[in-house]
Amino acid sequence: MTEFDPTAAQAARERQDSLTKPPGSLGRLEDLAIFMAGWQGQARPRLDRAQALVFAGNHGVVAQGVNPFPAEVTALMVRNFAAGGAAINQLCKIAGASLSVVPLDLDRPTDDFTQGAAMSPDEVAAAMHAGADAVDKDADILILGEMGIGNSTVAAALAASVFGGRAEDWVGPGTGAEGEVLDNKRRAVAAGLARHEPVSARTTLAAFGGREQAAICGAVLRARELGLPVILDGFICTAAAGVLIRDDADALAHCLIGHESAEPGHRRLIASLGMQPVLSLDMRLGEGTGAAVALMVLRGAIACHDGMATFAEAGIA
Ligand SMILES: Cc1cc2ncn([C@H]3O[C@H](COP(=O)(O)O)[C@@H](O)[C@H]3O)c2cc1C
Ligand SMILES: O=C(O)c1cccnc1
Repeated sequence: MTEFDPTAAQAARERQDSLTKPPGSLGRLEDLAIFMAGWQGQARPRLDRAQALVFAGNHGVVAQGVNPFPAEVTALMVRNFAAGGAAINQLCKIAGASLSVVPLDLDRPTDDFTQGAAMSPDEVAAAMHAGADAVDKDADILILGEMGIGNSTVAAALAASVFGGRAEDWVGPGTGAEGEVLDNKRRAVAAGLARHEPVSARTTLAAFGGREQAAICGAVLRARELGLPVILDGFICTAAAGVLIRDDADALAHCLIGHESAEPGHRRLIASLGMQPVLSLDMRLGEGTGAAVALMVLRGAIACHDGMATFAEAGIA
């Protein structure tokens, strides 16, 4: 496991304080540059190679009537990603990230977690491996997103299981659930929580699913081994990665939360993790879109950190 390098971070802090601006005036852009320096182990961090990974999976819990859109949309959106027609395609293009989409057994949904375990231990391991193997070891930053109709229900169950609270604390509209569909969603999460009492990251993923959540965990763990900083997307992506907290309270130290989603559970989740999102734009899409917009902010932070003159260079006493 590669750890944060405090010497590189300190050197980056000193550089920030020497640049031609009042100390601290770039606010969290300064913190972002120092975060990157610490995780990359260099005072002048690079953002030459940005990788975006979108993992896709299908979910048996859709049988409980928890989502307004049909499950077929998962595969159709995977086609749309391949054709360049989704929001994440446009944002990756202008943020300078290469996008890979990893569909995970879309024609074999996980089992309905209200009736039993969503996945076997082998299925969890396979999906975690797929996530880890997709990570580009030469990347400077990794952006994570997901696609899976019904997975805002899965995310609510994962978050409730790991961080406590009732189903209704974590269930929200997702793609637009209201009325009966929203009631079904709350009932499904409550039933899942009553049925399963997992104690580790892997057993939590087995209990509730899904494959794209396990792949996100695998990618986050691989990134940590590589010392590669990660930008998580919204509620669903954060809930997936948050499962790792069950095994290690420090598991997300190399991760940023790209944005605070409009999905109401995300605020609670971010607070539970003691983290701060880069942005808050009322987005609620998933796919990695909030993380991709945050990458542009990160590029701004690194551009200033790298390109600004110091007071000495500018001849300002
Ligand atoms: C066309 C379309 C594109 C999407 N892109 C991301 N999601 C998002 O919505 C899904 C979760 O919401 P729920 O639990 O309500 O199904 C996930 O696939 C998430 O990535 C989409 C959803 C739709 C319909
Ligand atoms: O924040 C998210 O990840 C999210 C919210 C609603 C629907 N899909 C994704």
